Amino acid sequence: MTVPNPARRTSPRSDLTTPPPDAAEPRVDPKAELDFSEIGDVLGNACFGCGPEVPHGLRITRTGHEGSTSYGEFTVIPEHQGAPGLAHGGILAAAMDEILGTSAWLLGGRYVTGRLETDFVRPVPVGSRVHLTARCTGVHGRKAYMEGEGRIGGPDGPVAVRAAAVFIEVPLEHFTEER
Ligand SMILES: CCCCCCCC(=O)SCCNC(=O)CCNC(=O)[C@H](O)C(C)(C)COP(=O)(O)OP(=O)(O)OC[C@H]1O[C@@H](n2cnc3c(N)ncnc32)[C@H](O)[C@@H]1OP(=O)(O)O
Repeated sequence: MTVPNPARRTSPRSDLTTPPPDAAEPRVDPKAELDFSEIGDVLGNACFGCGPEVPHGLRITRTGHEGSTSYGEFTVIPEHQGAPGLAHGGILAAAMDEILGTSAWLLGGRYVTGRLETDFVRPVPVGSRVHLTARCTGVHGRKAYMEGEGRIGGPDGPVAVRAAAVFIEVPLEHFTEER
């Protein structure tokens, strides 16, 4: 199996996902924190990322958080394949979107992904348990800057994917208006 070259420069962060110097420190909203273990119920459990019964979904479980840093896990199943025996990159990006969105949730607003950047560091075999971590690195107006990684096999396992993102705070109408 391919192993990453340690000398290779990988950074998922562009200028667009780097908080500006005057960004505020993230502050966790106690009300969002109270809902943390029930986010799926609050959102209706139909989510491809975390719905517990969505066919072939990621079924990510949120295992905890410390401040705006959140943790989750999922298992790569055969339906998540791209190349034979390996997770599709889009699946890994979706998993990162979900855990980054979980950290954005903890800030208390309604956030959607505006930009998502990913580095695919090593292939992820089907059957792997992927451990996800995400955190907020700053808030500027409606923008929350996020970053995180996915590791194979355990919280200290090898990094398989890294991501950085900007989430944008939106009004409730974003979800309710007819299109
Ligand atoms: C717990 C739940 C977990 C769920 C995890 C899953 C999360 C998701 O996948 S959400 C679904 C995917 N995302 C979407 O569907 C969003 C679709 N896009 C949109 O609706 C709009 O483009 C939206 C809301 C992001 C921005 O539009 P709008 O509200 O008009 O904001 P706009 O005025 O353009 O931008 C606001 C600020 O954000 C910045 N911004 C907007 N888009 C981007 C972007 N792609 N990259 C960087 N910055 C951006 C703008 O530059 C602007 O910055 P500033 O305030 O400094 O001028």
